[in-house]
Amino acid sequence: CKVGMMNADLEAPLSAGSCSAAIQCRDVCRSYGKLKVLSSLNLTVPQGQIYGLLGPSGCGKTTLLKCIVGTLKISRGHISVLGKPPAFPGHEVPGRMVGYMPQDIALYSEFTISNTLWFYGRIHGLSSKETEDRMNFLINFLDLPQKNSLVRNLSGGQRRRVSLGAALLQNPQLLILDEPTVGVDPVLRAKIWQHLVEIVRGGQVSVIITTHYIEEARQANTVGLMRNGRLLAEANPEAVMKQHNAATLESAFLQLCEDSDQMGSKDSPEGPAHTNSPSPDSLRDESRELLGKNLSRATDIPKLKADWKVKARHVIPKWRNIAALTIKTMVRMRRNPGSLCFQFLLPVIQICLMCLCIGGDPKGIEVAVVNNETSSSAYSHSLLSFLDNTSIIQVNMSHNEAFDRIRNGEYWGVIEFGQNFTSYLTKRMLQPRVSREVVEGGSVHIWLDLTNRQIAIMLQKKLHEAFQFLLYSMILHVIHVMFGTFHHDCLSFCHYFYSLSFEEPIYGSQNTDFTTFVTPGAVLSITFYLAVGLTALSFVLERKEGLMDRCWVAGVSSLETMLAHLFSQLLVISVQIILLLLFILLVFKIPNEGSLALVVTLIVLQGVTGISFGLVISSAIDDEQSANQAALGIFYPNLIISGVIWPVECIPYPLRYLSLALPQTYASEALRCIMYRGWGLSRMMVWRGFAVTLGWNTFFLILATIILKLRT
Ligand SMILES: Nc1ncnc2c1ncn2[C@@H]1O[C@H](COP(=O)(O)OP(=O)(O)OP(=O)(O)O)[C@@H](O)[C@H]1O
Repeated sequence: CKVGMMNADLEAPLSAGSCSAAIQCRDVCRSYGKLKVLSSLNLTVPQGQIYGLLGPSGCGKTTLLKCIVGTLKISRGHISVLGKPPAFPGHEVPGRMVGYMPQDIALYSEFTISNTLWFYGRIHGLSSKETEDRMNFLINFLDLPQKNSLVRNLSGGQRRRVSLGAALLQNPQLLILDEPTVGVDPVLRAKIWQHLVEIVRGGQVSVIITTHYIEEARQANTVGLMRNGRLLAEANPEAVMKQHNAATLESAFLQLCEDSDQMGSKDSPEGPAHTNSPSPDSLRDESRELLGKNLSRATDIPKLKADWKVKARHVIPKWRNIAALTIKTMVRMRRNPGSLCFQFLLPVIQICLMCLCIGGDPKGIEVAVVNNETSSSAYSHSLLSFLDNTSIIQVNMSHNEAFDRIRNGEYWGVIEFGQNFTSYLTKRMLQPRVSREVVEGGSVHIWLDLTNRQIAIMLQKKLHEAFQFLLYSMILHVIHVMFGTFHHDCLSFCHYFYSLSFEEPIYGSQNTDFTTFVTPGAVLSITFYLAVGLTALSFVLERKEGLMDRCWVAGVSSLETMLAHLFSQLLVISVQIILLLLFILLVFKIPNEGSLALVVTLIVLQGVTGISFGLVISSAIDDEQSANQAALGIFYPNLIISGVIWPVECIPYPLRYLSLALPQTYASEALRCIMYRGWGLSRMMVWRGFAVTLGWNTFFLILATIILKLRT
């Protein structure tokens, strides 16, 4: 049958010309889950030729190209590209030897045409002059608009041509073009083909190109007709047409498909994909032999075992690539000044809101006062005058009204004085034994609404303070009466009555409020979460738009991608941290007794933890929604159990172990120790915070690099 003949044709040139094959695929299989996309596919792209890969939509062309450039791993089989498997240590595929134009536009929309070409020029290690010359040639050749035009403002066809330009930039030995002529006008399409024909003429450059316009593939030296994940035919276009007595390549292809379907229904219970080729086992044996021949002749097999030096060079990140990627991120940030300002100001806004709104004493709390004493010199009036009137607003009323209104939620407390409060209180002070009635009558009666603990605690504290002042004033009054004048010994006499004496605190100040406790942890959390937010989506979007694949084919490794992200985001968080510290230290006057360098280092390291955690999310998750959910999902649990807003000592035990293992628990404690106790790295509580932070950084970065590597 014709298909059988085509298969014979297909194999014949392989053995003869395999020594000069640019690409060889043997027995290649690839599935997405249960969907088998490539099944035992064999393909040979001869050196110095244009190979047109044709096939209906969804037959697996893009998948095959991704396997060839190494961005997708094959499940079975062998691929050799320019003599070695893709991603072989020391091989420049992916790298400078291959120019890849993916099916997606895969261009940074914030870039200009010039930025785009400079970016790939840097990655390929082109000199400035080389990049400039190539850019001028490509802009002219591809009929591109001015080089300063932004990619996002270009038409679909113009973007596709810029994408083609990026693939052609470094004059690669192998060009892999996935539908480069879609959306390109016929004149330019003809020009592109003409250029491809020219560049392969010297025999040094090979091209594999997919296209939906089957007829244009007649200009290719070889066409491969693909269907259902395997190659139906691979030959010169004229030979294919002749073999099927077809006037066009399209009708030859249709006929091949029909033949393939007939063969499938007759011979194979598994469908047409298995009928057109030899059995997988025989093919595997044959292909191994073919590949062996090819590899031994083209490259020399012992050399394929890369020595450790080559392997090490392959693994060590290239500064050139890191610099190119860092500059790329900077350019993208600069093109979004609004977003950059937001990123710089957001932490400052957050810390300002926190210092203003959290931890201070409640103000303007209304309490009902029921005072049954009438005399203006009564002690009840003195006590009420000692109450801090910025925090507590007193409203006088009758007993019944006070209770009605506190039950209505209008007041937070009722303070009541009996009719004989002053005389009973004096009796209590002067007589060692008094009746129960005197004790009752000489007490201030207080009823509180305890639904808001902070307000209730504040009221209790202020009432205690006021009562203490009242006692002082009473004692002073008695002394004044006894001695006739105020004496310096009076004060020590007062202290004699008040036996709790709080001396100068060892660390911190008498006025320490909750804001002081919470600020160090809040600074670390803000830095951490903003860094997570900045990075969690970075790879998700780049991967979705095909930008990561393109960079990877250009020779960028996952480690380089990680490091570049880390460096560029570090610049952002450095500005954020400077602004944060300026505000907390200078505006909100949060004390810092320790080394500012240690404070800055710890905050920066926590930012790096946030970046690396964001990179883990970004590497592992494919869509924005899930990445956002992951970033938001950890926010509250982490904040609550890291001891940032409430002491870790309140956390019940099994959970406390988890809390201590989190990145911010020991780090917050360390920052508090540095800032409020003035401790240095020699203290365990300080170095432990640094050690845990560094440990998490390393773990997250390694994890993100591994995930990214496994997924490319
Ligand atoms: N990431 C993926 N996950 C799951 N299935 C996928 C994925 N990418 C591709 N596929 C499936 O694999 C099959 C082959 O897709 P592929 O993109 O290789 O086809 P194609 O021949 O390039 O099509 P077209 O000419 O329309 O671009 C399709 O059925 C597609 O739905």
